[in-house]
Amino acid sequence: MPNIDYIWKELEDDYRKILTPPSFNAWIEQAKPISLVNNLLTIEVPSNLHKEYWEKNLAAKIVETGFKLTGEEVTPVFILENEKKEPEKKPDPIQSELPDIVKQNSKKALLNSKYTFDTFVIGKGNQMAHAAALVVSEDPGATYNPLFFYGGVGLGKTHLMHAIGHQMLTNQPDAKIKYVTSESFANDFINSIQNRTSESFRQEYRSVDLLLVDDIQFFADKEGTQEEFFHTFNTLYNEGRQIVLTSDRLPNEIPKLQERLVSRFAWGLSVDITPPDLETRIAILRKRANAEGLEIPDDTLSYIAGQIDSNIRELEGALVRVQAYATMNGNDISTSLAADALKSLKPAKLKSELSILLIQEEVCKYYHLQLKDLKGKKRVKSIVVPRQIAMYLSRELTDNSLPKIGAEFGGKDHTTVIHAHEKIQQLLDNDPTIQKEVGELKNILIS
Ligand SMILES: Nc1ncnc2c1ncn2[C@@H]1O[C@H](COP(=O)(O)OP(=O)(O)OP(=O)(O)O)[C@@H](O)[C@H]1O
Repeated sequence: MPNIDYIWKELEDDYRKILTPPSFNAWIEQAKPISLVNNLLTIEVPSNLHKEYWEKNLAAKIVETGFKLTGEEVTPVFILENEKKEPEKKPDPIQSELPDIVKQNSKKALLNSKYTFDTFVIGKGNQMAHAAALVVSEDPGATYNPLFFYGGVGLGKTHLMHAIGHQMLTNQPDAKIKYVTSESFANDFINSIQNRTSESFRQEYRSVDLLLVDDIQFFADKEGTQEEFFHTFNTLYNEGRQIVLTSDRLPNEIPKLQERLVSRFAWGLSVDITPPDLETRIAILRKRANAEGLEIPDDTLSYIAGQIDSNIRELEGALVRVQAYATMNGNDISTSLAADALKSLKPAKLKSELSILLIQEEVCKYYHLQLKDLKGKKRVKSIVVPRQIAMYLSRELTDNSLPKIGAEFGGKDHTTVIHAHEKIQQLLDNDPTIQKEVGELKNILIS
C-alpha cells in the first residue's frame, strides 16, 4: 500500500490539473492529510465551509485516485483543524497577470487591479472569507447570496471583494460588474433624483451580474437610499445575480438599518475577517516586498510585522515608510534601519484627542500653506490635494460626522468630503508620493 505522503502528492498533482491556481490555494493548500488507516484517509480542513466544499466537489477525486493507486476503495473523512495548531509557512503562489480583456473590464467596473486572489495572502483570520469569495466568484448567484464580509478596518474586505470581480471577469469576460461604496450608491441615487435620471440609475444598478457594495454601515440614517437599495437587492436576487457586501460590523449591529434589509442580508453567508497573526503579517510583507522588487532580510520583515498587529493597511504603510527612509538615507533595508524608520510609531492617540483644527494646522505646516487657503475655495492643485488630504485625515482619524467636517472646511457640503476621501483613497493605492506624505502626516498626528 503506498504511504499517505505519496497518495497526497499524487492527489495534489491531479487537483493542480483541474483547478485554477486560486482554487488550488484555497482548497488543496489549506488541507492537510492526517492519517490513512483501514482505507480511511483523514484530512484536516480549516472550516466547515471548506469541509462542505471538499465533500461536495473534491472528494470524488480522492476515491478515484485512491483506487488507481491502491486498488482499494479509499474513503475520505474530513475533520476540522485544531484551533491551537501553528500555521505553516507556505511558499508564495506565483503571481499571474490578468489578461487584457479582464483588465479593461475590471477598469470599467472600477476594480483595483492589485486586489486579486493572487495577491491575497491566506491566513487564519481570513481563510474562510477567502474560500467563500472564491466559491462565489466561480459560481456567482448560486451558493452564498448575498455574501457579506465584516470586520475591522484595513483587513482585506475590499481586496476580497475586488478579487471576486476580477475572477468572475476572468471566467466570464463580458460579465457586468459594478463596485461602489455605499456612499457612492447614495450619491448616485440622490443625483438621479435631482437630475431626473432615476430610470437610468435603476437600469444601471439592476442590470449587473455582480454588485459589490463596500462599507454598507454608512447606509445608517439614509432612509431613502435604503429603500432604493432594497429594491435593487430584490431585483438582482430574484434574477440570481450575485451581491457582495462589506461592513465593519454585522448587519444587525448597524444602527438604523431597516429590519427587512437586515433579514435579507442574512439569507446568504456572513463571514468575518479577523486581524492576521504574525506569520500572516510576515507573509503579506514578503509578498509586497517581492512584488516591489525589494530585498528585505527575513528578520527585518519579522520586526516590521511585529510593530503593527491589527491593520494591514498600516502594515503596508510601515513598509513604505521603511522603504522611503532607506532611499532617503541611501542605505539597504535592515532591521536597525527599520527600527529607526518606525521609532515614532507609538501607540495611536485616541480619536477623541485629535481635532479637525489640529489636523488642518499640521497639514498646513507640512505643505507650507495658510489655514485660510486650506479652508477656502481656491482650486489650484497645490492647495486642492492638501485640502483633500486634510479632509481624508479628519474622516479617518476623528469621529466627526461628514457634515461637521465639511462645515470646518469653510462650510463645504458633506459630499465634498466624501469625494475628497474617495479621491485620496484611490491615490493611496496608486501614488507612492501621496502614500508617503499621508503616511508621514499620520505619524505626526498620532505619535
Ligand atoms: N490577506 C491579505 N493579503 C494581501 N494584502 C492584504 C490582505 N488583506 C489586506 N490586504 C491589503 O491591505 C490593504 C487594506 O485592505 P482593504 O482595503 O481590503 O481593507 P478593508 O477591510 O476593506 O478596510 P476598510 O474597512 O477600511 O474598508 C489593501 O492594500 C489590501 O491589499
